[in-house]
Amino acid sequence: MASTLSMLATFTIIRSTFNDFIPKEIREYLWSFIRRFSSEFTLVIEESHDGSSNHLFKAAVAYLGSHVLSASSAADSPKRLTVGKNENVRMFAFGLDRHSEIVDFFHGVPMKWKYNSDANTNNNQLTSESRWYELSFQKKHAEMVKSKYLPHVVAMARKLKNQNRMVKFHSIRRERWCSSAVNLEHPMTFNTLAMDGDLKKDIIEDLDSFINGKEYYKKIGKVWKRGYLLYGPPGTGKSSLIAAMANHLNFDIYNLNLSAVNSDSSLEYLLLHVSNRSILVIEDIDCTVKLQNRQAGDETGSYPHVQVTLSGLLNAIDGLLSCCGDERIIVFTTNYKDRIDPALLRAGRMDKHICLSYCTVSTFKQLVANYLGISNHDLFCHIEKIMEGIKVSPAEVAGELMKSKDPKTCLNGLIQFLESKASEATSERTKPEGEGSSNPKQEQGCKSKDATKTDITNGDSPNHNAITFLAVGSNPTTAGEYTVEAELAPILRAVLLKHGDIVANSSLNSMQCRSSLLEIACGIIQKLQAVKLEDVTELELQSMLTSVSDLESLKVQISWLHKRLDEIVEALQLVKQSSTLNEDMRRNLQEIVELEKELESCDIQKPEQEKKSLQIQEMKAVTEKLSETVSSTEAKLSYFQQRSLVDGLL
Ligand SMILES: Nc1ncnc2c1ncn2[C@@H]1O[C@H](COP(=O)(O)OP(=O)(O)OP(=O)(O)O)[C@@H](O)[C@H]1O
Repeated sequence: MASTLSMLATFTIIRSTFNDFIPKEIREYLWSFIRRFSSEFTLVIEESHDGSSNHLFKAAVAYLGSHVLSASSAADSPKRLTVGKNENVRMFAFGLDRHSEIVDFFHGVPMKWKYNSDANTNNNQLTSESRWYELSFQKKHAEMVKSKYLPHVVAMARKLKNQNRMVKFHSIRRERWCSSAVNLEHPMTFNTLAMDGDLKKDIIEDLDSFINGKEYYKKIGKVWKRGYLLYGPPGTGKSSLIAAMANHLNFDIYNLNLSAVNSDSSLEYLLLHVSNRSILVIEDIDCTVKLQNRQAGDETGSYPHVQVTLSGLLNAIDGLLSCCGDERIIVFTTNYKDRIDPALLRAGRMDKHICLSYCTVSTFKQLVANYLGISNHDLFCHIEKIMEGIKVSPAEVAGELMKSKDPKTCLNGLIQFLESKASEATSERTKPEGEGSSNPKQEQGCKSKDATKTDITNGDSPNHNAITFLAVGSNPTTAGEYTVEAELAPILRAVLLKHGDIVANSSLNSMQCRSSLLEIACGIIQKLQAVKLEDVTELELQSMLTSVSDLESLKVQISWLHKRLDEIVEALQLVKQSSTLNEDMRRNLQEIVELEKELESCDIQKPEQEKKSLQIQEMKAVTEKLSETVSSTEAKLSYFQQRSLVDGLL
């Protein structure tokens, strides 16, 4: 490679001397003469091609721009570069200056690029400028250039362009995307987002596998899109997570405020005008009445202006409309997951449900490291102790940590804040029933409903909103109090006794979060207890399976519940199968009767008679087989039809 470079350097010096002394016309004649005997081949890449702008020229600009600086130490490197920056990109853009050259090595093969431009004039007035690149290489590499090098230039240019572009934030005005999107200069990244380690890693891996999954999605025939539901109390980082996602992927954000959209057709228009490589965000999805949980009967009519319907949104998410784009992410956020219609939550629409909850010890430490730059302090122990007993959002902690640059002052301020929250919580608890929380929204964790903590241990009193349990896990370090709603208390007790402390190894550390996980599990069991096999819908089952998978991803030991849900799914399929089998059997029997009648009639010939009897025999054999399958299917089904769906689980 070094000898090739020095040859090229010598060549460049000779050529510039040659250029200085020989007139242009003679030079051109000599070059064309020399070229006839040369093994070099040149491709000309002009700025416009076939009357429109040349995609390859643009790719060359970006590709070479990223190479010129790094190649500038080479002997033959150009001595003049252009540089610039516009507001839509993050970094300076370098480029070759007019008539300069650069050599790029591709698999060891030198590819020589030269940039040219010519002014077009009319009556001595500059009218336009023609610009083009010349790409020269040995003739023998022509096929490789065509099939590998040029596609490589285009792919790299696309990658560089995506990395370098500013993330934009699009919002709605008069039911259309604003024509002037603003640059999203949100500093939140996955490094600064405080979140339990495993969950953060899991989200990043999920995003990366989505982004690298083009071929996979194509192979399985699925639209290249992914849905995330972010749920949890206010100030727990839902918007921050969206910003971190956008910065990680370099995707634009389209903030779809549904209350500013008056019809399904406007929604359709908006979705058709969302660009690829973008995140479509629908915040507070539960606040749109028509999208609320139909099963929970939430349609209170308190949002009369909202015109977007559930079916309009479902169609937008996974109907044909969703095929008009690629590499799209849809994010819903809510403070109240249980208010959302299950139809919106099923896998395929919302592929991943992410619970963002109150501060745990781990998130608190990350926030302190980010805000104060320390990883330990004498006051940590005290703070962690108070935090165990109260619900405090990362936003609240962050607010306290911003009050001073001195760690001790800040942490003392935080202690005061936490203590006042703890005493507020105590007085809330001792308030007479009915007065409730002053701010019910703040009381919500990743739970289905509000829960107020009580001091009862292992008790079960219907007069209290929630019950506290001692964990009965075998691992003594996990012993502590779990708090769940009173109506779930008997279920939780039964679960803990039968399966042990199923959250003992959970990746969430605080008792609050673990209680929330237990509450989700118990909520599912409660629903299963209340329904019969024939009443349970596939949608409900899918929503339960998604929640159970979420729990498993947080290392809750709940495979027994997952197995039961799988069995119920199978049983539901059997129900369908059994009705189809019965129908097939009925049709067969009817056909046999008709065939037998035809056989008895005297006006058919002998060969026809033989054919019909053979047919009847075959049909009888098939019907017999069908009848055996029906009996075994019904036997399997009767297990669930005669028992509760959670039989044997508790
Ligand atoms: N997990 C977190 N890591 C780091 N900072 C956080 C986190 N959660 C919240 N914050 C801080 O709190 C502020 C508010 O958080 P954010 O808006 O992301 O919460 P949210 O869950 O979207 O709230 P809401 O439900 O009210 O919209 C953020 O700007 C950020 O500074």
